[in-house]
Amino acid sequence: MQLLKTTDTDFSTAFQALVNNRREATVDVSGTVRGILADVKVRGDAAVKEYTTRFDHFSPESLHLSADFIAAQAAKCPADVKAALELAAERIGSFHQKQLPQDIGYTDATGVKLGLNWVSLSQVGIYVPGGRASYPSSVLMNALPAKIAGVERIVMTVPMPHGEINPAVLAAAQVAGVTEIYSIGGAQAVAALAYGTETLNPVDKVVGPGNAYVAEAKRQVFGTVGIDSIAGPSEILVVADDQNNPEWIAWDLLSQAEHDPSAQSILITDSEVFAQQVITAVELVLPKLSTQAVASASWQNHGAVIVVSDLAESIPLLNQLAPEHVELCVDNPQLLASQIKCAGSLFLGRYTPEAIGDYLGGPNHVLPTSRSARFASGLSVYDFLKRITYLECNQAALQEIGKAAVTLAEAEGLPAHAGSVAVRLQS
Ligand SMILES: NC(=O)C1=CN([C@@H]2O[C@H](COP(=O)(O)OP(=O)(O)OC[C@H]3O[C@@H](n4cnc5c(N)ncnc54)[C@H](O)[C@@H]3O)[C@@H](O)[C@H]2O)C=CC1
Ligand SMILES: N[C@@H](Cc1c[nH]c[nH+]1)C(=O)O
Ligand SMILES: [Zn+2]
Repeated sequence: MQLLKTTDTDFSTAFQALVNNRREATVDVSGTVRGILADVKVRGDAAVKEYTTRFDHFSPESLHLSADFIAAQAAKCPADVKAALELAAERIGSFHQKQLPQDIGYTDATGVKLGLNWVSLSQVGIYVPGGRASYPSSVLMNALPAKIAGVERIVMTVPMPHGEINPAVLAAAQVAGVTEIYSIGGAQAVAALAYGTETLNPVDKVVGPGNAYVAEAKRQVFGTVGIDSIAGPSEILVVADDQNNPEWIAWDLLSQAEHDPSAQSILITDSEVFAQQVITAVELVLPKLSTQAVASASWQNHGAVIVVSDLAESIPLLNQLAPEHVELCVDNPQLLASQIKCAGSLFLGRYTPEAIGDYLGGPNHVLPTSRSARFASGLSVYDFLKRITYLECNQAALQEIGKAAVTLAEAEGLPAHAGSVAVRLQS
């Protein structure tokens, strides 16, 4: 963990190093991932099975989960977990339902009909992480927007370390209506979805969160398939004044640190005393966690506490870091929120711990990391839709606008373009 103060003379250099830290979290594994992708592309299932044995310590006969297996495992999900999944699905579903956009269509003054239609993707792959923890919540976050958009084929991949799966993951698949599931993780899962194998027909887009291997694999298959965003190791940035309980903030920072040793937790505060109180609280909370080893590694290597003179100073720093999650633990969070341009999702006020958004707030928890929130957004219904535009001219409308098209085609030196319009103007 680094303690930085904006009043320090070397602050700019130290802050820049913190910004660069995120890029390294994904770039490091690019060579390994390139090798796995190439191997799966050529050798299909045989390669996928070998990587599954190597990384997940599991050697299944078939990577496809049968309907009987899914039903038997899902039935083991405790009733209270199933009820919580159903509440989560309802809340996530209604937030995403509201995102469905309207088509555009009109006739302009020249008589040209023009418009834009939204159409759903036909087949998508959803990656559900499962290396260290298991993520039934990610099943809902991935699948519900796809369902709402109208995607016909949803293919889910999830690693099963040592051949085991949390029943809640398959119960969540049932709640979301996902039936085509493969026990594959990491870069080999992304490769199987993008290139296809003997048992898995390829999809058109791969979405979902995962560790650095998954995030890098998605980046490398982009172009062969679409992807949502780089949704890699989790990040949280908390902006807090000294009116907060330091222990609450410590739990918030550790809630993301416990995901991955590459996760990042940052506190920005205007009080040096409060900063020290939170650092102490983190050390007190850490031993209480079953995830202590991971959370501790993340906090030690990627954690930071930044002391500013005024919380307004946090905005340019935050926009440069472009973190996945931002908590604004202040009295008037809207004031700061209105100035934030680069973040995956915002959690406003002292009573909105980020973990509420992880499970059932409603907005999606699949969010851009590694500073990709500068140009990307969290998963939504829009990720499962495309736009197709159209034009329809009648003879009179073409007469009205066609001559200018001929002029522009000639200006570009493209005579066939000009001719295709001109022949219709003469008729
Ligand atoms: N940005 C977002 O929206 C979200 C991100 N996450 C992130 O998802 C991640 C989950 O990570 P995990 O628990 O690890 O599960 P995971 O499913 O992402 O990764 C497990 C897979 O990683 C691969 N792997 C592990 N070590 C490897 C190695 N040395 N070489 C090649 N491949 C290797 C294996 O194939 C294994 O199946 C965390 O980083 C978490 O922060 C989770 C939810 C949301
Ligand atoms: N916090 C995770 C999502 C999550 C799922 N379960 C717990 N947390 C993220 O990076 O978005
Ligand atoms: Zn989380």
